[in-house]
Amino acid sequence: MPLPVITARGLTKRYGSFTAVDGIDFDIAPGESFGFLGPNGAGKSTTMRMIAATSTRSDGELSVLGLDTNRHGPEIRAQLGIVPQGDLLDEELRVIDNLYVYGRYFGLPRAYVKARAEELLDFAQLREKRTARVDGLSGGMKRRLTIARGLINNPKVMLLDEPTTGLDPQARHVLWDRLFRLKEEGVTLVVTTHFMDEAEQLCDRLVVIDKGRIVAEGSPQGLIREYSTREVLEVRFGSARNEAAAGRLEGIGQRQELLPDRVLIYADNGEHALQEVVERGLEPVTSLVRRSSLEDVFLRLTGRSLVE
Ligand SMILES: Nc1ncnc2c1ncn2[C@@H]1O[C@H](COP(=O)(O)OP(=O)(O)OP(=O)(O)O)[C@@H](O)[C@H]1O
Repeated sequence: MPLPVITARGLTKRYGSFTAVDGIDFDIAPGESFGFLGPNGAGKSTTMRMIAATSTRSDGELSVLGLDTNRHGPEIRAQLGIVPQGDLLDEELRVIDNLYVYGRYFGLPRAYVKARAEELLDFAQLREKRTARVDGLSGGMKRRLTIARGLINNPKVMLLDEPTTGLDPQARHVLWDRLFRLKEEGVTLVVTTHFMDEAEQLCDRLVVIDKGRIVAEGSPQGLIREYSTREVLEVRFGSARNEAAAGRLEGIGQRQELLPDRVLIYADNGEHALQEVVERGLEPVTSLVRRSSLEDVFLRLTGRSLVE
């Protein structure tokens, strides 16, 4: 196994008496696409800020590219690409100038920045918007520009905090496609998200994080195999009848979850489970069989949903 690019042991962040990140361990390998999946407030952004060396840890160890984050902040940041949760672009400047300004901020040579900015315009599919002001761009375009800006120093490791939050489905797919390209080029991606589909799309490996602690680790498919069944049957009986109906489903499938608006039945064969439901004389208003997802893994591990 090649040396990890990021290693954390007992990584902890306290704000006063509140512990936001509670002694987590992880290793991220070069070229890997690694995710932190968890709900709002789980401690994902705090972890990212410590990796980016913009926040000091309270305890434990953290090294990025072989350097201690508490002692080598500037050297680490010079080698990382950082895409924060908000875009933080210069809204009144033109697209191309946002790239120039950021490159100069890094102290990169002018000629290098000029050439790199042109490459990145193409990468971000913003060639036609080259001289447009940022405040007129769509959300998806701004996000792509933020990613392009983060790539100005040609980093080997890219940190992306909630990369597609707030974007519509089409813009998310365009963005994922750009991130796949970076991955193909060998860039290590470190992604936080509370979207299970994003984690399934982007991550080779991820940790599920809740209340500052890692509750599971693995590949998306591996986690689903370990913590869920192949399929899930979702049945709705109407809000007044869900609970009563759920009480009569015992023994169907391996496990059941009662949610406010539906009952989830975990079974390897969802259609068989549905037959059993019907054979018991229960008539769902709607029924749906789907594959298990990371949302099911999270529900199983924490008893809660990823997106509240
Ligand atoms: N500067 C701070 N001072 C005090 N508490 C903080 C500070 N920053 C974060 N927290 C708290 O730490 C916890 C973890 O926050 P964090 O932003 O890391 O979560 P998150 O998983 O990234 O969620 P989100 O997606 O909402 O950012 C939250 O309860 C938050 O209120």
